[in-house]
Amino acid sequence: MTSPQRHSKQSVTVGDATGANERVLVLNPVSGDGDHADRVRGLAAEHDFVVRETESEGDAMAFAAEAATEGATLVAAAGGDGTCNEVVRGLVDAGALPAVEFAVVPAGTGNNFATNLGVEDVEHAFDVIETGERRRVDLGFANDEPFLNSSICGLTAEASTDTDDARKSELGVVAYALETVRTAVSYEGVELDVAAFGGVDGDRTWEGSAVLLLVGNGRRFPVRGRTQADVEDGALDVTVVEERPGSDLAGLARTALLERILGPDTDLTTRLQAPALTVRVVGDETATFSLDGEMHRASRVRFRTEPAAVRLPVGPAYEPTPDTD
Ligand SMILES: Nc1ncnc2c1ncn2[C@@H]1O[C@H](COP(=O)(O)OP(=O)(O)OP(=O)(O)O)[C@@H](O)[C@H]1O
Repeated sequence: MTSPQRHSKQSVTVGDATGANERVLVLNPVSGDGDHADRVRGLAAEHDFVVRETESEGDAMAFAAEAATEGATLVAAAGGDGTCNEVVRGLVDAGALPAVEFAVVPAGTGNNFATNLGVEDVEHAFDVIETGERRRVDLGFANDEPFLNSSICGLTAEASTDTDDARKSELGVVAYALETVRTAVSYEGVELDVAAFGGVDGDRTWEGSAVLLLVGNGRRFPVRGRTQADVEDGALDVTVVEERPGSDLAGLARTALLERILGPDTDLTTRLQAPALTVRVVGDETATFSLDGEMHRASRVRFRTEPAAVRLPVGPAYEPTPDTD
């Protein structure tokens, strides 16, 4: 799997930078619609965070690793899912996850992971940091690259790749939906071999042409009205939506979108739950796999979950056992 380039840049430091810097906040000032930066700086200062601001890809990862190495006990990510992913990646690289707490300040376009943790907005995030319950949640890995929320291969990954940045900040999540419909017209599916190991139903395999493969850690397709998965069960939720041979692609895409929104199982949908799986793209081809929304190309991905790897504060809407509702 090819990773984003890693490089370090000068940061802007705000607040009291003397002493141990126990609380460090990594701020992506341009994520989402970019109007959060001043609010986050102000709240971070009130809550005793040293702020490090990213300038480009890789900064959040480097800042998080540095903060952990220098003795931080709490590292927060203010940005979208991509920024959260980079911060956690930095903590993994520094071997710091067992000791360092991670927190999410939602300031992105989709904020999927924050939503799944019950964190509503920037202000709420700081309340949650001060008073929220602490949980230990699972972390997903794809070829040893971590992901908090999900990895997607197929239709929506291709659509996200194609979603233009300007359009994304103008329209937010609507841009993804529009792009998905547009991509769907020409999308031909991807031939996959999937093998899941150690699940409750034993080892299982699936092979065929997939419109969509979703490997969820924090997130799954809505089943009973919520997208939050059980993030403490040590298992990945896998959904494969099969291409129906010979059928109209635009119709298939609509089916996939509807399933994504409504969550009904059809004969085209296979669900698996397992702590580990391998996904091979048939015929030595590569495909796009998103990791928390960031794109990678790979021909074979080994997925696994590391149970209880991340300690973080959660909001009241977080559900430790969503499957028993
Ligand atoms: N100062 C900066 N200027 C431009 N891009 C930046 C800067 N800092 C970080 N980035 C880029 O921002 C991206 C991460 O954005 P992030 O995913 O957090 O927000 P988003 O895409 O708006 O929201 P979401 O992921 O929730 O849809 C990374 O690709 C990173 O390289």
